[in-house]
Amino acid sequence: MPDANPTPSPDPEIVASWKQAAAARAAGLVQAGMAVGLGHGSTAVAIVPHLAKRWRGGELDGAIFVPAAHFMAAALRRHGLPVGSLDDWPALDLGLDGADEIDAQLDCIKGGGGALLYEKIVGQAAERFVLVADAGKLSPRLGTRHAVPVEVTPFALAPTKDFLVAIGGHPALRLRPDGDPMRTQRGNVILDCAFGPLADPAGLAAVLDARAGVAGHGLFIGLAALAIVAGPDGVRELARPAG
Ligand SMILES: O=C(CO)[C@H](O)[C@H](O)COP(=O)(O)O
Repeated sequence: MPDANPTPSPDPEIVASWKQAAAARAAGLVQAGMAVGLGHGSTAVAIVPHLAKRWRGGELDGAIFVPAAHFMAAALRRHGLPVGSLDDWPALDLGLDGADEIDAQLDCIKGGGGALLYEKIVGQAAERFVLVADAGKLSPRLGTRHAVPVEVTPFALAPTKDFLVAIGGHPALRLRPDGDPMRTQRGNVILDCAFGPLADPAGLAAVLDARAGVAGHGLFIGLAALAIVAGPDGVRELARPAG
């Protein structure tokens, strides 16, 4: 459930400038010869022009970029960057992606753009997975501001809805602007399931992982090693706490 007294959001232009600043810093993590996974969303896509500039300058020779979403693939191609697949690069050196909500452990909720399953596959394939975000994404507790997206095989939609209600969630089918259900790249549907602030995100992730019909969910637990976060204090690099 949303906060009773949410902090007012900063001006969208300011948030956009934070995303740009975080994206520019993230592009600096890429080195020549690396295989790099890239997720989805405005922040992840904002990394691409910075990569392209470095590529044109000869700093990234031999690098290859593996997108988690068609939209990212199109952005990479538009900027003349080489696009690969997990078939050919199953072990990535680095993964860069945005997030919807990030806690102090760098666990996060993702999937606002609907690419959660492929984003998690790319993130897990990366030796080092790095979140790139504006400071508005930081949260004392996951679930405070965002529902957990749950990707569901259409055959299982009705029983999965009942299951999510039974475990304390409030699922809502994600719709396209024309009112039809939004479909993921796998042809699945998404239930945005509000749970309120989560006492045990890892426990909830395990419950969702165990449920047949759930093709994926937006809780990314124990994956990120670093978060690059830009806000009023500039760009900060937050390492995952030990333990
Ligand atoms: O998980 C995602 C897409 O599925 C995005 O990373 C997340 O929604 C953040 O988006 P943005 O960078 O546009 O704020």
